[in-house]
Amino acid sequence: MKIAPSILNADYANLARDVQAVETGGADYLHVDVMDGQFVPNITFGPGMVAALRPITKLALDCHLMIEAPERYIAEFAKAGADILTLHVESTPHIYRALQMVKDAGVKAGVVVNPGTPLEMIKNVLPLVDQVLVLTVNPGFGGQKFIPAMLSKVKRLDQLRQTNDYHFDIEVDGGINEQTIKTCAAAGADVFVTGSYVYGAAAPAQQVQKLRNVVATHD
Ligand SMILES: O=C(CO)[C@H](O)[C@H](O)COP(=O)(O)O
Ligand SMILES: [Fe+2]
Repeated sequence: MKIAPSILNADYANLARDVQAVETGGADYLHVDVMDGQFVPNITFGPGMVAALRPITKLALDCHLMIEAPERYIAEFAKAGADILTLHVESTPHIYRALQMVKDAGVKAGVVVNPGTPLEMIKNVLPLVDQVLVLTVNPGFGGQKFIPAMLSKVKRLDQLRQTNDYHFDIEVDGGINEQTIKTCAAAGADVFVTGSYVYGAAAPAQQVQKLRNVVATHD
């Protein structure tokens, strides 16, 4: 299992401190939510943020691109030091080409589906990807409530990778806390993004440890 704290709800004026906290707590990835105000109604940050984070953390930078036509920025994010680039299937008519561009740039490629998008939409790219992100809230904002109906997508993806020659991790993102992480782990998820649960608390490092313990002790 991997824990991926999202900096979306961190204190931007003390970002280095907040990144250090989750690294100390044993996080595996740092999740970077890139939003353009078009694909989603919110605006966050771009490749400049990835470049700024790169020298201050050893954590893999897991970039969730919520932007229209993400192929325009793949080279820039790769150059900035992204380790994983996860693209929305809804954000481009050329998802196969875009994912190939990510791989050609030497970066791990992920594909993500909105809650309203069926898995059928990503069926043809499953052999290509290193990660499938099942969004468990509507994209755009932290602190929303987990949508339980998304668990069936996680289960189906887990079945598909067991019966085919697929090598992707299943990542869940949105509303992950001590309760919802258990149901996601039981459904087959491997990577858990967590924003407000970690950064909404006084001690982010302990929150990361708590989530890891919950999954480790859950049968
Ligand atoms: O992609 C996202 C929103 O679009 C965020 O990664 C996600 O919502 C994390 O925040 P929280 O754990 O507070 O739900
Ligand atoms: Fe995200």
